[in-house]
Amino acid sequence: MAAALKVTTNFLQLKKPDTYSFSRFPSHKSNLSTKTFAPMAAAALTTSSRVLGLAETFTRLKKDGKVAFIPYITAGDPDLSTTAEALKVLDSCGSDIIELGVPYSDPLADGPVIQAAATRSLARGTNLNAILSMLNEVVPQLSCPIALFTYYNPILKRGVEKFMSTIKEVGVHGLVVPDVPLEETEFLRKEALKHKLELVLLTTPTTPKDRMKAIVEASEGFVYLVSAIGVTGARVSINNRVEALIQDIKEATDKPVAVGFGISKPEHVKQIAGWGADGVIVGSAMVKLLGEAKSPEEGLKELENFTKSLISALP
Ligand SMILES: O=P(O)(O)OC[C@@H](O)[C@@H](O)c1c[nH]c2ccccc12
Repeated sequence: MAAALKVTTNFLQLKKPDTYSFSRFPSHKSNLSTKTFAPMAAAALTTSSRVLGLAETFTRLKKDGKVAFIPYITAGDPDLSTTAEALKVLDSCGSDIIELGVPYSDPLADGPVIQAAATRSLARGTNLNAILSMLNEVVPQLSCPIALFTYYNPILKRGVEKFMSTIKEVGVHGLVVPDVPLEETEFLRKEALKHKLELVLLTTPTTPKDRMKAIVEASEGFVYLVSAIGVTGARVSINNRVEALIQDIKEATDKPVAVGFGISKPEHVKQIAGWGADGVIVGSAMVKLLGEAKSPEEGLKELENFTKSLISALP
């Protein structure tokens, strides 16, 4: 996690040009290269049926004394059709926000489970256009917002402005970029705000307090508290220090705090909710079920059962 900690606190220097493959996704036979997506028919929705954004979701949950359940899955693993189904399963199980990862060739802050998922997905030819095409179809069927999760290079490759406008067009609400360099955070944040996207920033157990305050000040939607030193991956237990870290952040801001890294059991969910977190984020444990199942159908079934077991542990 040393590298990832740098990613979150000191931000690594940008990597070499991305080797991200843009081959067409087989089951989306559309001309994706310069495709612009028909803006969502959101205008036709009344405010009451409009999908809330990230911050709005937390406000609604807080009113009801609830904690947000936020799963992460890697797009295109085992394939994009299964990702589309998984988004619907996670939504119907009661997820409050879904983090959807764009697979990347150099996922610095990820542990073996998510790295393997990204490798499988890229090997199938998943690319950003195919993911966006899938989202363009699926987002209107969801009742919870999507936060797109990507490393910085895929954004640079497309151009920040184009990237932001395109993901907004398909109905994405939030963005998480764990390796955006410190000196470029402000620029990325401005572009996100311009497109009414909520750029979520991350703080870690080793982020100096003054730096944490700057991060929570700039973060939109919610503050992502990385609970553990090291890369993503299910842990046996959650560091007790997280309780104090949550309190430190809550002294610095009224913004909601969601905790991620290592969460993989109902007791973890209960513990973190009990420490005052506004949300819990679960990634690797979800990705493992989906990507390593004998069949997509089996993976989706296990994902549903696992998600229900975690959500039932929330207050
Ligand atoms: O996988 P875990 O340990 O449950 O942690 C959530 C994590 O997967 C998700 O939020 C995420 C995926 N890749 C990341 C890279 C950095 C920070 C966070 C992430």
